[in-house]
Amino acid sequence: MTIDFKKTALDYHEFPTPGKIGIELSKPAETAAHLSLAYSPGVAEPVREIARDPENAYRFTAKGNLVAVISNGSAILGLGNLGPLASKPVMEGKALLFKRFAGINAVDIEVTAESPAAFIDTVVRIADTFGGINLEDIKAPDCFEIEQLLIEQCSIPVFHDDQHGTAIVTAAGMLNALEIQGKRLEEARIVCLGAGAAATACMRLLISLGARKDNLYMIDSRGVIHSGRDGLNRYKQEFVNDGGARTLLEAMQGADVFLGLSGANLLPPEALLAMAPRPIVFACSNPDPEIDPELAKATRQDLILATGRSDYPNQVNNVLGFPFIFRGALDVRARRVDEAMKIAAVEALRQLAKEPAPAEVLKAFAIDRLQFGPDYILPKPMDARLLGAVAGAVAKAAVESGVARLPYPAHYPL
Ligand SMILES: NC(=O)C1=CN([C@@H]2O[C@H](COP(=O)(O)OP(=O)(O)OC[C@H]3O[C@@H](n4cnc5c(N)ncnc54)[C@H](OP(=O)(O)O)[C@@H]3O)[C@@H](O)[C@H]2O)C=CC1
Ligand SMILES: CC(=O)C(=O)O
Ligand SMILES: [Mg+2]
Repeated sequence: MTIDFKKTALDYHEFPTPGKIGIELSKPAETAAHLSLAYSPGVAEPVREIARDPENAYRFTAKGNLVAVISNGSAILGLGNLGPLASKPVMEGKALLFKRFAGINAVDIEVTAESPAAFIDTVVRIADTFGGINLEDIKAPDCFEIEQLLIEQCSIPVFHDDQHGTAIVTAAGMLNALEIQGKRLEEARIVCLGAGAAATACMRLLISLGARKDNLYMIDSRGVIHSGRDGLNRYKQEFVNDGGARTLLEAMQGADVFLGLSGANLLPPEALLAMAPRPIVFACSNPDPEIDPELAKATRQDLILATGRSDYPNQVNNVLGFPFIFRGALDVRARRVDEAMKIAAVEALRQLAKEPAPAEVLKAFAIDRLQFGPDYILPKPMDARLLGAVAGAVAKAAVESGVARLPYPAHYPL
């Protein structure tokens, strides 16, 4: 990162007002009459209505369009376990994206908790305030139990974005990239560097879409996950591969796909050279990918390359998922985000990439054309069609699978 960019990024966060989000009033509050409605005595009326029937909270408060972005800061992007407070810029950033792309009010909550149980207890106690909970940057394996127990104990959708948001966007991009490279998921040899929250969910979703488990090599900080290893937790045991490879370089021999969800600069060019013809490389670690994009492109000209960043083609990042998935889930008041909703989001993202990008996207990137191909496998986040396509598909799937508590919205497609 250049000194200039560092200063620009810090200035963006500091000026003119520290931070990236604020609160706006949605009702007039200018006169004594307004105050007597907004506060005492008028506020007593909705209080009584909600006490009588908690569903009325959706009618008389901001709950239905309010998401909590909650983290303990244990896996902030690829920067590591830097604690709750240091995660605040990322969580504010997620709140910004919720509002910018899907009109959802979101607040960040950074929890200092000594254990997963304490974290869960904290979240359960505040959950009813919100229409949904987006868990963020919580390290594996804690994240799996935390999410599962929160889903069971909360009556609103709880969604660990690094798992499912990432998996949905990765699957959509991967299926499109495979199509462009003339390969099939069912036959692809896939190497996943990283075996944490994002990697586990991505591999699970790719398997459910047709990837073969014996074609899949999962690698953590100790190498390929195989049955001879000690101390594998039950989540890693799911991905044991005894095909013989023990190192990244061995696993990459003839690989069709590399998916990086680990850390910066962990993929050497020689591993890229070992891959099959027309490989797919998703180096998704943030902020710095597993391989420098310029180096990857210089090493192999026949590859499709994606990163998690906005400043290169093919951004594979959960920003393409969570705003629109929550929009659809909130609008049908879904109890949870189920598998059918996730698959619907994958398909919607895939299809949108195959349609020509609209003028405002071309303008935002200062380019003439964006067409389905090696440098355009997924829509761009500022593509306004995402809201209609993804939220609509998610809402429809929720209604069809029975997790929706409201019918498909009359005002859809957005
Ligand atoms: N583009 C996107 O949309 C997203 C990208 N990500 C990126 O994925 C990465 C992981 O995030 P997340 O899953 O939430 O974090 P976790 O902490 O849950 O997982 C991190 C994983 O990376 C592995 N790892 C760390 N160092 C190495 C190494 N030297 N070699 C191999 N594996 C290594 C860890 O291994 P071990 O298990 O041995 O500790 C662990 O399995 C981050 O860089 C993050 O930015 C995450 C979500 C979305
Ligand atoms: C994008 C994201 O959520 C991450 O890198 O953690
Ligand atoms: Mg994250």
